Amino acid sequence: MTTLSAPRSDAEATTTVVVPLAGKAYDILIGPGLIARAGAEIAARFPGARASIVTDDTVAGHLAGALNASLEAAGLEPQTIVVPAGEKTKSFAVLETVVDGLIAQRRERGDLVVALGGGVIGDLAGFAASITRRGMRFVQIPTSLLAQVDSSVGGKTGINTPRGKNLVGTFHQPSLVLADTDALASLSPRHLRAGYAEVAKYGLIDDAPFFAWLERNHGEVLARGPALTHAVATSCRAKARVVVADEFETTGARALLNLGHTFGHALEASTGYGERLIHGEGVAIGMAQAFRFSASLGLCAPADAERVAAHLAAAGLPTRLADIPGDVADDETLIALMGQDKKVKRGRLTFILARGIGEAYVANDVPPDAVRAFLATERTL
Ligand SMILES: NC(=O)c1ccc[n+]([C@@H]2O[C@H](COP(=O)([O-])OP(=O)(O)OC[C@H]3O[C@@H](n4cnc5c(N)ncnc54)[C@H](O)[C@@H]3O)[C@@H](O)[C@H]2O)c1
Ligand SMILES: O=C(O)C(=O)C[C@@H](O)[C@H](O)[C@H](O)COP(=O)(O)O
Ligand SMILES: [Zn+2]
Repeated sequence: MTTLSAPRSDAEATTTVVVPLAGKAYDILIGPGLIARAGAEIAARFPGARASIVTDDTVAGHLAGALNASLEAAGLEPQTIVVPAGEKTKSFAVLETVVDGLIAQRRERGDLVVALGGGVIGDLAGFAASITRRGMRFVQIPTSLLAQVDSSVGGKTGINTPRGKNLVGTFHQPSLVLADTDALASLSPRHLRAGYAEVAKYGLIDDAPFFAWLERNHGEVLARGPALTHAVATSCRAKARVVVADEFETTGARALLNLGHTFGHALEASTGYGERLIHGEGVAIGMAQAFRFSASLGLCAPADAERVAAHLAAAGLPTRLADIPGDVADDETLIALMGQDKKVKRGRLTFILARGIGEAYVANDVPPDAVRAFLATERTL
Protein backbone atom coordinates (compact mmCIF):
# COMPACT_ATOMS: atom_id res chain seq x y z
CA MET A 1 0.00 0.00 0.00
CA THR A 2 1.26 3.52 -0.81
CA THR A 3 0.88 6.17 1.88
CA LEU A 4 0.40 9.67 0.53
CA SER A 5 1.47 12.58 2.71
CA ALA A 6 0.81 16.27 2.11
CA PRO A 7 3.80 18.29 0.85
CA ARG A 8 5.66 19.98 3.73
CA SER A 9 6.66 23.10 1.79
CA ASP A 10 5.90 25.03 -1.41
CA ALA A 11 9.17 23.71 -2.87
CA GLU A 12 8.05 20.14 -2.19
CA ALA A 13 4.70 20.85 -3.84
CA THR A 14 6.39 22.04 -7.04
CA THR A 15 6.10 19.97 -10.22
CA THR A 16 8.82 20.40 -12.85
CA VAL A 17 8.16 19.78 -16.54
CA VAL A 18 11.20 20.04 -18.79
CA VAL A 19 10.94 21.26 -22.37
CA PRO A 20 13.96 19.39 -23.80
CA LEU A 21 14.65 21.48 -26.92
CA ALA A 22 18.18 20.92 -28.19
CA GLY A 23 20.45 23.78 -27.07
CA LYS A 24 17.61 25.71 -25.42
CA ALA A 25 15.98 23.33 -22.94
CA TYR A 26 14.06 24.99 -20.13
CA ASP A 27 12.11 24.15 -17.00
CA ILE A 28 8.45 24.85 -16.29
CA LEU A 29 7.95 24.97 -12.52
CA ILE A 30 4.32 24.58 -11.43
CA GLY A 31 3.08 25.06 -7.87
CA PRO A 32 2.33 27.48 -5.04
CA GLY A 33 4.60 30.27 -3.82
CA LEU A 34 6.67 30.57 -7.00
CA ILE A 35 6.41 34.36 -7.27
CA ALA A 36 7.91 34.69 -3.79
CA ARG A 37 10.69 32.31 -4.85
CA ALA A 38 11.16 33.79 -8.33
CA GLY A 39 14.27 35.80 -7.44
CA ALA A 40 16.07 32.76 -6.06
CA GLU A 41 15.00 30.50 -8.95
CA ILE A 42 16.08 33.06 -11.57
CA ALA A 43 19.35 34.12 -9.90
CA ALA A 44 20.40 30.47 -9.52
CA ARG A 45 19.99 29.90 -13.26
CA PHE A 46 21.18 33.25 -14.67
CA PRO A 47 23.91 34.60 -12.39
CA GLY A 48 24.66 38.29 -12.87
CA ALA A 49 21.60 39.05 -14.99
CA ARG A 50 19.30 41.99 -14.27
CA ALA A 51 15.54 41.83 -14.79
CA SER A 52 12.88 44.05 -16.35
CA ILE A 53 9.34 43.10 -15.42
CA VAL A 54 6.67 43.66 -18.09
CA THR A 55 3.13 43.50 -16.72
CA ASP A 56 -0.34 45.00 -17.18
CA ASP A 57 -2.14 47.48 -14.99
CA THR A 58 -4.49 44.85 -13.53
CA VAL A 59 -1.89 42.21 -12.72
CA ALA A 60 0.45 44.91 -11.38
CA GLY A 61 -2.01 45.68 -8.59
CA HIS A 62 -2.13 42.04 -7.47
CA LEU A 63 1.32 40.59 -8.03
CA ALA A 64 4.02 43.03 -9.17
CA GLY A 65 4.95 44.15 -5.65
CA ALA A 66 5.66 40.61 -4.49
CA LEU A 67 7.64 39.81 -7.63
CA ASN A 68 9.64 43.01 -7.42
CA ALA A 69 10.54 42.29 -3.77
CA SER A 70 11.64 38.77 -4.63
CA LEU A 71 13.83 39.90 -7.57
CA GLU A 72 15.26 42.78 -5.52
CA ALA A 73 16.23 40.45 -2.67
CA ALA A 74 18.03 38.19 -5.15
CA GLY A 75 20.06 41.11 -6.59
CA LEU A 76 18.32 41.22 -9.99
CA GLU A 77 17.90 45.04 -9.86
CA PRO A 78 14.30 44.92 -11.15
CA GLN A 79 12.58 47.72 -13.01
CA THR A 80 8.99 47.54 -14.23
CA ILE A 81 7.14 48.45 -17.44
CA VAL A 82 3.34 48.57 -17.06
CA VAL A 83 1.00 48.46 -20.08
CA PRO A 84 -2.83 48.51 -20.27
CA ALA A 85 -4.63 45.20 -19.64
CA GLY A 86 -6.48 43.56 -22.53
CA GLU A 87 -6.09 42.10 -26.00
CA LYS A 88 -5.73 45.52 -27.69
CA THR A 89 -2.33 45.77 -25.98
CA LYS A 90 -0.93 43.24 -28.49
CA SER A 91 -0.28 46.11 -30.93
CA PHE A 92 2.63 47.83 -32.68
CA ALA A 93 2.09 50.95 -30.52
CA VAL A 94 2.40 49.13 -27.20
CA LEU A 95 5.26 46.97 -28.52
CA GLU A 96 7.15 50.19 -29.21
CA THR A 97 6.67 51.44 -25.65
CA VAL A 98 7.96 48.15 -24.23
CA VAL A 99 11.03 48.04 -26.50
CA ASP A 100 11.75 51.69 -25.75
CA GLY A 101 11.36 51.03 -22.01
CA LEU A 102 13.89 48.17 -22.13
CA ILE A 103 16.38 50.34 -24.01
CA ALA A 104 15.80 53.31 -21.67
CA GLN A 105 16.48 50.98 -18.74
CA ARG A 106 19.78 50.14 -20.48
CA ARG A 107 19.09 46.42 -20.33
CA GLU A 108 21.68 44.34 -22.15
CA ARG A 109 21.28 41.27 -24.33
CA GLY A 110 22.22 39.01 -21.40
CA ASP A 111 19.66 40.59 -19.08
CA LEU A 112 16.15 39.20 -18.69
CA VAL A 113 12.70 40.33 -19.69
CA VAL A 114 10.25 38.91 -17.15
CA ALA A 115 6.66 38.63 -18.44
CA LEU A 116 4.26 38.80 -15.47
CA GLY A 117 0.69 38.36 -16.65
CA GLY A 118 -1.64 36.50 -18.96
CA GLY A 119 -1.12 35.49 -22.57
CA VAL A 120 -1.27 39.07 -23.80
CA ILE A 121 1.73 40.04 -21.69
CA GLY A 122 3.63 36.83 -22.46
CA ASP A 123 3.14 37.23 -26.23
CA LEU A 124 3.98 40.95 -26.19
CA ALA A 125 6.94 40.83 -23.79
CA GLY A 126 8.32 37.72 -25.49
CA PHE A 127 8.17 39.49 -28.85
CA ALA A 128 9.84 42.58 -27.38
CA ALA A 129 12.57 40.36 -25.91
CA SER A 130 13.11 38.61 -29.23
CA ILE A 131 13.76 41.83 -31.16
CA THR A 132 15.41 44.13 -28.60
CA ARG A 133 19.18 44.15 -29.11
CA ARG A 134 18.52 41.30 -31.61
CA GLY A 135 17.33 39.02 -28.86
CA MET A 136 17.21 39.12 -25.08
CA ARG A 137 16.46 36.17 -22.84
CA PHE A 138 13.06 36.06 -21.21
CA VAL A 139 11.24 34.40 -18.33
CA GLN A 140 7.52 33.70 -18.33
CA ILE A 141 5.60 34.14 -15.06
CA PRO A 142 2.08 33.30 -16.31
CA THR A 143 -0.72 34.52 -14.04
CA SER A 144 -3.85 33.48 -15.96
CA LEU A 145 -4.95 29.87 -16.40
CA LEU A 146 -4.65 30.27 -20.15
CA ALA A 147 -1.06 31.45 -19.84
CA GLN A 148 -0.14 28.68 -17.39
CA VAL A 149 -1.49 25.90 -19.59
CA ASP A 150 -0.63 27.22 -23.03
CA SER A 151 0.84 30.60 -23.96
CA SER A 152 3.85 30.62 -21.59
CA VAL A 153 5.17 27.40 -23.15
CA GLY A 154 6.48 26.94 -26.67
CA GLY A 155 7.86 30.30 -27.71
CA LYS A 156 5.15 31.71 -29.99
CA THR A 157 5.31 35.49 -29.47
CA GLY A 158 3.60 38.31 -31.28
CA ILE A 159 0.98 40.98 -31.74
CA ASN A 160 -2.28 41.34 -33.67
CA THR A 161 -3.13 43.61 -36.58
CA PRO A 162 -6.66 44.67 -37.60
CA ARG A 163 -6.34 42.13 -40.45
CA GLY A 164 -5.82 39.18 -38.12
CA LYS A 165 -4.52 37.59 -34.92
CA ASN A 166 -0.83 37.16 -34.19
CA LEU A 167 0.12 38.12 -37.74
CA VAL A 168 3.41 39.70 -36.63
CA GLY A 169 5.71 37.79 -34.34
CA THR A 170 8.57 35.38 -33.79
CA PHE A 171 9.38 31.99 -32.36
CA HIS A 172 11.48 32.79 -29.29
CA GLN A 173 11.59 30.27 -26.46
CA PRO A 174 11.54 31.45 -22.85
CA SER A 175 14.50 30.46 -20.66
CA LEU A 176 12.29 29.54 -17.70
CA VAL A 177 8.57 29.36 -16.87
CA LEU A 178 7.32 29.86 -13.30
CA ALA A 179 3.60 28.99 -13.04
CA ASP A 180 2.57 30.06 -9.55
CA THR A 181 -0.79 28.40 -8.93
CA ASP A 182 -1.50 30.81 -6.02
CA ALA A 183 -1.59 33.65 -8.57
CA LEU A 184 -4.82 32.23 -10.03
CA ALA A 185 -6.73 33.19 -6.84
CA SER A 186 -7.36 36.74 -8.11
CA LEU A 187 -8.19 35.80 -11.74
CA SER A 188 -11.80 36.58 -12.70
CA PRO A 189 -14.17 33.62 -13.20
CA ARG A 190 -14.63 34.64 -16.87
CA HIS A 191 -10.90 34.51 -17.58
CA LEU A 192 -10.57 31.26 -15.63
CA ARG A 193 -13.23 29.69 -17.87
CA ALA A 194 -11.54 31.09 -20.98
CA GLY A 195 -8.29 29.38 -19.95
CA TYR A 196 -10.23 26.17 -19.37
CA ALA A 197 -11.05 26.06 -23.08
CA GLU A 198 -7.35 25.56 -23.88
CA VAL A 199 -7.16 22.84 -21.18
CA ALA A 200 -10.05 20.96 -22.79
CA LYS A 201 -8.27 21.36 -26.14
CA TYR A 202 -5.50 18.96 -25.08
CA GLY A 203 -8.08 16.25 -24.38
CA LEU A 204 -9.82 16.86 -27.68
CA ILE A 205 -6.61 16.74 -29.72
CA ASP A 206 -5.18 13.38 -28.66
CA ASP A 207 -6.04 12.50 -25.06
CA ALA A 208 -9.59 11.15 -24.75
CA PRO A 209 -8.98 9.87 -21.18
CA PHE A 210 -8.00 13.40 -20.11
CA PHE A 211 -11.17 14.78 -21.71
CA ALA A 212 -13.22 12.19 -19.80
CA TRP A 213 -11.36 13.17 -16.61
CA LEU A 214 -12.28 16.81 -17.27
CA GLU A 215 -15.92 15.86 -17.77
CA ARG A 216 -15.86 14.35 -14.26
CA ASN A 217 -13.67 17.00 -12.59
CA HIS A 218 -14.30 20.35 -14.31
CA GLY A 219 -16.23 21.59 -11.25
CA GLU A 220 -13.20 21.12 -9.03
CA VAL A 221 -10.85 22.58 -11.65
CA LEU A 222 -13.00 25.72 -11.95
CA ALA A 223 -13.37 25.89 -8.15
CA ARG A 224 -9.55 26.23 -8.09
CA GLY A 225 -9.14 23.01 -6.06
CA PRO A 226 -6.21 20.55 -6.28
CA ALA A 227 -7.59 19.30 -9.62
CA LEU A 228 -6.59 22.65 -11.10
CA THR A 229 -2.90 21.98 -10.48
CA HIS A 230 -3.27 18.53 -12.07
CA ALA A 231 -4.92 20.14 -15.10
CA VAL A 232 -2.10 22.70 -15.42
CA ALA A 233 0.64 20.05 -15.19
CA THR A 234 -1.11 17.69 -17.65
CA SER A 235 -1.57 20.56 -20.11
CA CYS A 236 2.06 21.69 -19.84
CA ARG A 237 3.31 18.13 -20.41
CA ALA A 238 1.11 17.84 -23.49
CA LYS A 239 2.23 21.17 -24.89
CA ALA A 240 5.92 20.47 -24.17
CA ARG A 241 5.65 17.16 -26.08
CA VAL A 242 4.18 18.85 -29.14
CA VAL A 243 6.62 21.76 -29.11
CA VAL A 244 9.61 19.43 -28.96
CA ALA A 245 8.19 17.39 -31.84
CA ASP A 246 7.57 20.41 -34.10
CA GLU A 247 8.94 23.64 -32.66
CA PHE A 248 8.36 25.78 -35.77
CA GLU A 249 5.03 24.23 -36.86
CA THR A 250 6.50 22.68 -39.98
CA THR A 251 5.48 19.01 -39.78
CA GLY A 252 1.84 19.47 -38.74
CA ALA A 253 2.19 18.15 -35.18
CA ARG A 254 2.14 21.66 -33.72
CA ALA A 255 -0.68 22.80 -35.97
CA LEU A 256 -2.94 20.50 -33.94
CA LEU A 257 -2.64 23.04 -31.09
CA ASN A 258 -4.63 25.31 -33.40
CA LEU A 259 -7.79 23.22 -32.91
CA GLY A 260 -10.64 25.74 -32.78
CA HIS A 261 -8.40 28.64 -33.75
CA THR A 262 -9.20 29.03 -37.46
CA PHE A 263 -12.80 29.88 -36.57
CA GLY A 264 -11.87 31.42 -33.19
CA HIS A 265 -9.22 33.84 -34.46
CA ALA A 266 -11.55 35.07 -37.23
CA LEU A 267 -14.26 35.72 -34.64
CA GLU A 268 -11.81 37.55 -32.36
CA ALA A 269 -10.58 39.76 -35.18
CA SER A 270 -14.13 40.45 -36.40
CA THR A 271 -15.18 41.56 -32.91
CA GLY A 272 -12.24 43.99 -32.66
CA TYR A 273 -10.17 42.21 -29.97
CA GLY A 274 -12.43 43.59 -27.27
CA GLU A 275 -14.40 42.34 -24.29
CA ARG A 276 -17.22 40.94 -26.44
CA LEU A 277 -15.17 37.84 -27.15
CA ILE A 278 -11.90 36.94 -25.44
CA HIS A 279 -9.43 34.43 -26.87
CA GLY A 280 -10.45 31.36 -24.87
CA GLU A 281 -14.11 32.00 -25.65
CA GLY A 282 -13.34 32.25 -29.36
CA VAL A 283 -11.44 28.96 -29.07
CA ALA A 284 -14.40 27.32 -27.28
CA ILE A 285 -16.79 28.32 -30.07
CA GLY A 286 -14.15 27.34 -32.63
CA MET A 287 -13.64 23.87 -31.12
CA ALA A 288 -17.38 23.22 -30.96
CA GLN A 289 -17.55 24.35 -34.61
CA ALA A 290 -14.58 22.19 -35.64
CA PHE A 291 -16.38 19.13 -34.26
CA ARG A 292 -19.74 20.12 -35.82
CA PHE A 293 -17.93 20.76 -39.14
CA SER A 294 -16.26 17.33 -38.87
CA ALA A 295 -19.62 15.71 -38.15
CA SER A 296 -21.25 17.53 -41.09
CA LEU A 297 -18.51 16.18 -43.38
CA GLY A 298 -19.15 12.65 -42.09
CA LEU A 299 -15.75 12.50 -40.38
CA CYS A 300 -16.89 12.06 -36.80
CA ALA A 301 -20.03 10.91 -35.04
CA PRO A 302 -22.58 13.68 -34.38
CA ALA A 303 -22.72 12.39 -30.79
CA ASP A 304 -19.06 13.37 -30.33
CA ALA A 305 -19.77 16.92 -31.52
CA GLU A 306 -22.72 17.11 -29.13
CA ARG A 307 -20.56 15.79 -26.26
CA VAL A 308 -17.88 18.44 -26.92
CA ALA A 309 -20.38 21.31 -26.98
CA ALA A 310 -22.18 19.96 -23.91
CA HIS A 311 -18.95 19.84 -21.91
CA LEU A 312 -17.82 23.32 -22.92
CA ALA A 313 -21.27 24.70 -22.08
CA ALA A 314 -21.18 22.90 -18.72
CA ALA A 315 -17.93 24.75 -18.04
CA GLY A 316 -19.74 28.03 -18.75
CA LEU A 317 -18.21 28.60 -22.17
CA PRO A 318 -19.91 29.81 -25.37
CA THR A 319 -20.25 27.23 -28.15
CA ARG A 320 -22.33 28.97 -30.86
CA LEU A 321 -22.19 32.18 -32.89
CA ALA A 322 -25.43 33.17 -31.15
CA ASP A 323 -23.57 33.17 -27.81
CA ILE A 324 -21.50 36.19 -28.92
CA PRO A 325 -23.15 39.42 -27.75
CA GLY A 326 -24.13 41.74 -30.62
CA ASP A 327 -24.06 41.15 -34.36
CA VAL A 328 -21.59 38.65 -35.76
CA ALA A 329 -19.77 39.54 -38.99
CA ASP A 330 -21.16 38.01 -42.19
CA ASP A 331 -19.79 34.79 -43.63
CA GLU A 332 -17.67 36.43 -46.36
CA THR A 333 -15.96 38.64 -43.76
CA LEU A 334 -15.22 35.61 -41.59
CA ILE A 335 -13.93 33.58 -44.57
CA ALA A 336 -11.72 36.50 -45.64
CA LEU A 337 -10.27 36.66 -42.11
CA MET A 338 -9.69 32.88 -42.15
CA GLY A 339 -7.80 33.45 -45.39
CA GLN A 340 -5.19 35.38 -43.37
CA ASP A 341 -4.60 32.42 -41.05
CA LYS A 342 -0.95 31.37 -40.88
CA LYS A 343 -1.87 27.78 -41.75
CA VAL A 344 -3.05 28.86 -45.21
CA LYS A 345 -0.89 27.29 -47.95
CA ARG A 346 -1.03 28.53 -51.55
CA GLY A 347 -4.31 30.23 -50.72
CA ARG A 348 -5.94 27.01 -49.43
CA LEU A 349 -7.65 27.01 -46.02
CA THR A 350 -6.43 24.55 -43.41
CA PHE A 351 -8.61 23.41 -40.51
CA ILE A 352 -7.98 21.12 -37.58
CA LEU A 353 -10.77 18.57 -37.86
CA ALA A 354 -11.49 15.41 -35.87
CA ARG A 355 -12.44 11.78 -36.39
CA GLY A 356 -13.59 11.70 -32.77
CA ILE A 357 -12.68 12.98 -29.32
CA GLY A 358 -8.90 12.74 -28.99
CA GLU A 359 -8.51 12.16 -32.73
CA ALA A 360 -7.80 15.56 -34.24
CA TYR A 361 -5.91 15.90 -37.51
CA VAL A 362 -4.80 18.59 -39.94
CA ALA A 363 -7.07 18.97 -42.98
CA ASN A 364 -5.37 20.95 -45.73
CA ASP A 365 -7.20 22.33 -48.68
CA VAL A 366 -10.71 22.69 -47.23
CA PRO A 367 -12.88 24.22 -50.00
CA PRO A 368 -14.33 27.64 -49.08
CA ASP A 369 -17.71 26.42 -50.35
CA ALA A 370 -17.74 23.69 -47.71
CA VAL A 371 -17.00 26.35 -45.08
CA ARG A 372 -19.78 28.57 -46.51
CA ALA A 373 -22.31 25.75 -46.38
CA PHE A 374 -21.28 24.92 -42.84
CA LEU A 375 -21.47 28.55 -41.65
CA ALA A 376 -24.99 28.80 -43.07
CA THR A 377 -26.06 25.97 -40.76
CA GLU A 378 -24.24 27.62 -37.84
CA ARG A 379 -26.44 30.72 -38.24
CA THR A 380 -29.48 28.59 -37.43
CA LEU A 381 -28.21 27.38 -34.01
N1 LIG B 1 1.81 32.18 -27.48
C1 LIG B 1 0.94 31.19 -27.40
O1 LIG B 1 1.27 30.02 -27.58
C2 LIG B 1 -0.47 31.48 -27.01
C3 LIG B 1 -1.32 30.43 -26.63
C4 LIG B 1 -2.62 30.73 -26.27
C5 LIG B 1 -3.06 32.05 -26.26
N2 LIG B 1 -2.21 33.03 -26.61
C6 LIG B 1 -2.63 34.44 -26.53
O2 LIG B 1 -2.92 34.72 -25.16
C7 LIG B 1 -3.85 35.79 -25.10
C8 LIG B 1 -4.94 35.47 -24.11
O3 LIG B 1 -4.35 35.26 -22.84
P1 LIG B 1 -5.18 35.51 -21.49
O4 LIG B 1 -6.50 34.85 -21.57
O5 LIG B 1 -4.28 35.19 -20.37
O6 LIG B 1 -5.49 37.06 -21.60
P2 LIG B 1 -4.90 38.33 -20.83
O7 LIG B 1 -3.44 38.33 -20.82
O8 LIG B 1 -5.61 39.49 -21.40
O9 LIG B 1 -5.37 38.10 -19.34
C9 LIG B 1 -6.74 38.04 -19.08
C10 LIG B 1 -7.17 39.14 -18.08
O10 LIG B 1 -6.89 38.66 -16.78
C11 LIG B 1 -6.09 39.60 -16.07
N3 LIG B 1 -5.23 38.80 -15.21
C12 LIG B 1 -4.23 37.96 -15.59
N4 LIG B 1 -3.74 37.33 -14.52
C13 LIG B 1 -4.43 37.77 -13.45
C14 LIG B 1 -4.40 37.46 -12.07
N5 LIG B 1 -3.59 36.52 -11.56
N6 LIG B 1 -5.24 38.12 -11.24
C15 LIG B 1 -6.12 39.05 -11.74
N7 LIG B 1 -6.22 39.37 -13.03
C16 LIG B 1 -5.38 38.71 -13.88
C17 LIG B 1 -5.39 40.42 -17.12
O11 LIG B 1 -5.06 41.69 -16.63
C18 LIG B 1 -6.45 40.47 -18.22
O12 LIG B 1 -7.35 41.50 -17.94
C19 LIG B 1 -4.36 36.00 -26.50
O13 LIG B 1 -3.74 37.13 -27.06
C20 LIG B 1 -3.91 34.76 -27.23
O14 LIG B 1 -3.74 35.00 -28.61
C21 LIG B 1 -0.94 32.79 -26.99
O1 LIG C 1 1.41 27.10 -29.39
C1 LIG C 1 0.77 26.89 -30.43
O2 LIG C 1 1.30 26.44 -31.44
C2 LIG C 1 -0.67 27.21 -30.50
O3 LIG C 1 -1.26 27.17 -31.56
C3 LIG C 1 -1.37 27.57 -29.23
C4 LIG C 1 -2.62 28.41 -29.41
O4 LIG C 1 -3.46 28.16 -28.30
C5 LIG C 1 -2.33 29.92 -29.41
O5 LIG C 1 -3.53 30.64 -29.40
C6 LIG C 1 -1.39 30.42 -30.46
O6 LIG C 1 -1.03 31.76 -30.20
C7 LIG C 1 -1.99 30.40 -31.83
O7 LIG C 1 -0.97 30.53 -32.74
P1 LIG C 1 -1.15 31.08 -34.21
O8 LIG C 1 0.13 30.70 -34.86
O9 LIG C 1 -2.35 30.42 -34.80
O10 LIG C 1 -1.36 32.55 -34.10
ZN1 LIG D 1 -5.07 29.67 -28.19
